[in-house]
Amino acid sequence: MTLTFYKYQGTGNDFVIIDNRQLIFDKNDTKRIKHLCDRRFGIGADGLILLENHDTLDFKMVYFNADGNESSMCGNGGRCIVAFANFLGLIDKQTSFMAIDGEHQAVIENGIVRLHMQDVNNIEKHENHVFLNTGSPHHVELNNNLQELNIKSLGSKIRYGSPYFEAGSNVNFVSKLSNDNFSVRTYERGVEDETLSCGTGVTAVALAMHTIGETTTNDITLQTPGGELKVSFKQSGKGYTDIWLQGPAIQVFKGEISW
Ligand SMILES: N[C@@H](CCC[C@H](N)C(=O)O)C(=O)O
Repeated sequence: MTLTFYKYQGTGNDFVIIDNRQLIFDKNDTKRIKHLCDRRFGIGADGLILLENHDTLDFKMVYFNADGNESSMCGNGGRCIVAFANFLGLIDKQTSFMAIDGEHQAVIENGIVRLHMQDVNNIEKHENHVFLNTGSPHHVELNNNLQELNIKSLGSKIRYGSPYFEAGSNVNFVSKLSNDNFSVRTYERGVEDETLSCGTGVTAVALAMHTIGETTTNDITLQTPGGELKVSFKQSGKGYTDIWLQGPAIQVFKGEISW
């Protein structure tokens, strides 16, 4: 059997994307998903995404981490699947689609995708970090020595440590460049390593920096090792609404897998 796949990247966060509207792909085959994401024995990616039909919206996104397990929301993956839906001719410039955390709106123009994220109401401020869920759980901590950090080692200690343990959290290290510009490196749960960028991660960083007073603006630029993303939002009481994540989403190649 052969299966056509597409490879996409959004600021270096890369994904295998499969058109599963005919339900040809076995979602329970964790071993196969892990194998396809393997950078030496498979195609190589931070995650795998299925595009499926939805009853009332344009399509449904099903996201798996590179470890083969279905996971919570992926912001960069969400932007990439919008570019894929546009490539397939399923959508024009605007779309509404379903993901694991609910309905998302998005706009695509000249390869740039703006993705509407869910409202965030619960932000935990701790002594040295902030914890919040932007569709996926994120631990955010400031560090002025970003370039020197061993993200895999430090991130893994936090991800598996108290209070996260096995369920885990993604971990973001942040350095302030100016009031509206921050540099971010992220350790991703389910990849269990640093990725070049994380969409829900930079969203969490923008909201966390606003919450702790490190920025006064609601339109923030985030520098990741894979490129630049923008996050805008409105403050509403102790939470945030009208949250948008913006950046490039690019098709890298198309291929066929046989098994
Ligand atoms: N790369 C993602 C986040 C994907 C989910 C994450 N690894 C988790 O399991 O929480 C993004 O761009 O948001």
